[in-house]
Amino acid sequence: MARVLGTEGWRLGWCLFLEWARREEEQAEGDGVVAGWPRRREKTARPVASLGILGAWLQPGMAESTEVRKLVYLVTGGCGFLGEHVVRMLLQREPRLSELRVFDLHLGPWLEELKTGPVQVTAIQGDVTQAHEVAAAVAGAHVVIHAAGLVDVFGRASPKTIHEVNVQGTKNVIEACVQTGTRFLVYTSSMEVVGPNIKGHPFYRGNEDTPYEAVHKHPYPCSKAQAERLVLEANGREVRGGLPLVTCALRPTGIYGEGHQIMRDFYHQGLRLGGRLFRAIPASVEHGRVYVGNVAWMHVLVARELERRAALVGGQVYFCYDESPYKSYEDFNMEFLGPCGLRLVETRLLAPYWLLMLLAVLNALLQWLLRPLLLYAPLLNPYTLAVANTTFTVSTDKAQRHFGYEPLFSWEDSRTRTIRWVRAMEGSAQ
Ligand SMILES: NC(=O)c1ccc[n+]([C@@H]2O[C@H](COP(=O)([O-])OP(=O)(O)OC[C@H]3O[C@@H](n4cnc5c(N)ncnc54)[C@H](O)[C@@H]3O)[C@@H](O)[C@H]2O)c1
Ligand SMILES: CC(C)CCC[C@@H](C)[C@H]1CC[C@H]2[C@@H]3[C@H](O)C=C4C[C@@H](O)CC[C@]4(C)[C@H]3CC[C@]12C
Repeated sequence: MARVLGTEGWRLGWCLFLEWARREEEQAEGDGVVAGWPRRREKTARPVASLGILGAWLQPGMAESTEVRKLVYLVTGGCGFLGEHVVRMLLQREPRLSELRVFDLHLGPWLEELKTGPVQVTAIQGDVTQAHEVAAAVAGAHVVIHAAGLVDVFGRASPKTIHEVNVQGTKNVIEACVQTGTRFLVYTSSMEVVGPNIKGHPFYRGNEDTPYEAVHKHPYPCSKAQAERLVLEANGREVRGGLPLVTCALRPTGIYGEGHQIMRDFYHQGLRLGGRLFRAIPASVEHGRVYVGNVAWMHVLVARELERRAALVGGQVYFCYDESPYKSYEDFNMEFLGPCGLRLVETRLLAPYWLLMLLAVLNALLQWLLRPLLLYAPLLNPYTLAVANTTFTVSTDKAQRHFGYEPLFSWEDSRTRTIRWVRAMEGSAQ
């Protein structure tokens, strides 16, 4: 804080803060809520005051004292690909954290190693479709980062299940915030809320205000669009204690980085094919990608700023972006798979688009026919082909303008980290 305010400013700020915290406590007596931050129920005999605006000035690394660790965060889907990065990023970069609740259907064993640090890490095995489980996890949390979701564009889950997890699960999270007095909710949405649309219209370096005909048929983008709308409409709702809920939605493009399952699949497929992958999508089709560490960082940053900049950030959507280059899906993957020994073979003559579409339709037909017997869910289907084959890239600075987001990892860092992870995978082609 001293770095920000200077010595005199620090004293003045601290006095103002103490007085402000005292008033907030008085005001909140009896309703279980302290100035927007619900009071922690456990451990503390007296109510814990929010660090509020002053707290938001604290810098990473300044929080060795437990004095400043007051906040409880909940990350739903905290054991998923993105969720794990959000969890680790919060522990590294949110100095005000006292407890981090990690809520997921399947808990990862890696959570154990996090339990020895200064922040209490609470693993909660639960299901977002179960309202009572969500409410129990949310109660007493100051901030919820809702990243749990069923990411399925391959037909593995039924449309009903996708809807239950992504839409009903999000409703449960919102209602839990309202009922328990949690004021700050960040939702992990998706670029798919916008597009690519079923007409294959390109979205070329667009931003949050770029007009685009968003038409969805597939259950996954439909569910993400509905859930995002619910989250944004909930902004301003009164939560328990009488204060307004502040929400926002982040829309990552295709996320890549350590732990990315589809990258793993492509890598292993390449190994099976003798170190080769065959180009299916023209190099001219640009597909937006963003490094997982930067997506996690944007979540941490916006969560931190939701209170301070509630009027500006509340109810807003932000694309997740960084310095990753604009390339086709396959050329981009080769940035990592190439240095790990795979090569992309040009097959324009071997696999024209009509043939790919035929294969994709055949795959969909086979999936339908085999469903009573087994689950056949290859990467290629008419939907994934359409997504991969339609230019969709973003170019925006909205997150930078609204809450000071700058990518934490440069493209070189992101690339190096991802390559290191691919190389570490069993059976590296190197
Ligand atoms: N991967 C991407 O490229 C991408 C891009 C844009 C947005 N997103 C969004 O980011 C979020 C995280 O995606 P991801 O790629 O990390 O996926 P993921 O599947 O790795 O993670 C999702 C997590 O949610 C959990 N989960 C699923 N159903 C649940 C339920 N009923 N209750 C509790 N937890 C449940 C899963 O166990 C998993 O750990 C999702 O909301 C997704 O829509 C992902
Ligand atoms: C034509 C084939 C050879 C290649 C198939 C690639 C395909 C599996 C990839 C291409 C684009 C990928 C999607 C894209 O990166 C963005 C998202 C949004 C996110 O919310 C969920 C994941 C998803 C749909 C990616 C899934 C895999 C896709 C379709």
